Amino acid sequence: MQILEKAPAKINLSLDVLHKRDDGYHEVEMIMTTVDLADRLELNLLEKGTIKVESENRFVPNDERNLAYRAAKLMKDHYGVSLGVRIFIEKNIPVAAGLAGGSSDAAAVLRGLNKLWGLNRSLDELATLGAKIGSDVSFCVYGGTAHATGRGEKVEQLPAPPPCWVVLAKPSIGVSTQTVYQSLELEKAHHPNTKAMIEALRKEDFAEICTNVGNTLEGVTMNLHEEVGQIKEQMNQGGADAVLMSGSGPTVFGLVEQDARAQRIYNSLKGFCEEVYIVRMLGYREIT
Ligand SMILES: C[C@@](CO)(OP(=O)(O)O)[C@H](O)COP(=O)(O)OP(=O)(O)OC[C@H]1O[C@@H](n2ccc(N)nc2=O)[C@H](O)[C@@H]1O
Ligand SMILES: Nc1ncnc2c1ncn2[C@@H]1O[C@H](COP(=O)(O)OP(=O)(O)O)[C@@H](O)[C@H]1O
Repeated sequence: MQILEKAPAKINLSLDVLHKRDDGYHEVEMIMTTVDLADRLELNLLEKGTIKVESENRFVPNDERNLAYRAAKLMKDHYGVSLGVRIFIEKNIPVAAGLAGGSSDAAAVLRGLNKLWGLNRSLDELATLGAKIGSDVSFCVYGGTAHATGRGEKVEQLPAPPPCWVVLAKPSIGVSTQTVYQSLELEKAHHPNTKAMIEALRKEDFAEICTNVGNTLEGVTMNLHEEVGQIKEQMNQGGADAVLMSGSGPTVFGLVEQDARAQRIYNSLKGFCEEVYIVRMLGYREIT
């Protein structure tokens, strides 16, 4: 028996860091939405209890360090399952990019094994379980557009943003989320207006969404890697309606309403950056 799951990337339309918690994590408030750039996972049933993970991407570990492996192990232990699984990941989302590729793979494994192993658990239960793997996994279980709080694991659905192009550009550096959070100096940081972003989404007001994009972590990563600022500048010069770094970076996204302009920005970045994509927002939950 085989199950296929799609694991879309996310962008953070806004990301506010409120304070550092006693457990070492930061309390955050984020507006996240999925985009049409996705890994594809193939899950094959193994009668013996083994878990195997394969991917052809040299930056992705093929062992128990893979977040997809960790998701399968967690499901197996938590529900006492004796069956196993062989997971193949077709990796299309850039790695360590601020696009939650690993978290989305883990979430796809939770959803896929729920079917493959006949567990019949609710998405809410899978999302709660997923938080044990990483802060972004709960959001990735549902996809769509959401307001995420706590360390990111408390997820409330929001209306989808109005359709537009999303140009993604990742400079050829990987960024460690932990290093970025550790380097943040909260007293000097910029804080986006999350309330205004939620209001803009409710009103389906594209211009207001663009005005209110913001990310507390952007300044930190930009100080560590000047390429982030350079890409931002290029997207702004190309006339993107909004430009922001996603998550802890280093991927920068541009929201663009006009087709021709989006294509022009994409073409201009192609010469400058190895990994550039032009995608649509998914916005609504594909998973129910
Ligand atoms: C920054 C964000 C924004 O969406 O995404 P990415 O850039 O990773 O895509 C997330 O907060 C990342 O979530 P995720 O990648 O799941 O992080 P985790 O594995 O839970 O944590 C990695 C490390 O980041 C720090 N961390 C993470 C989340 C949080 N709210 N506070 C933190 O301080 C901790 O040091 C932790 O050890
Ligand atoms: N399935 C996976 N896909 C991508 N990266 C993974 C995966 N499993 C483990 N990793 C590790 O997790 C780290 C962060 O990956 P990723 O989720 O792509 O980035 P981000 O947290 O910035 O969105 C990478 O350094 C990678 O080695």
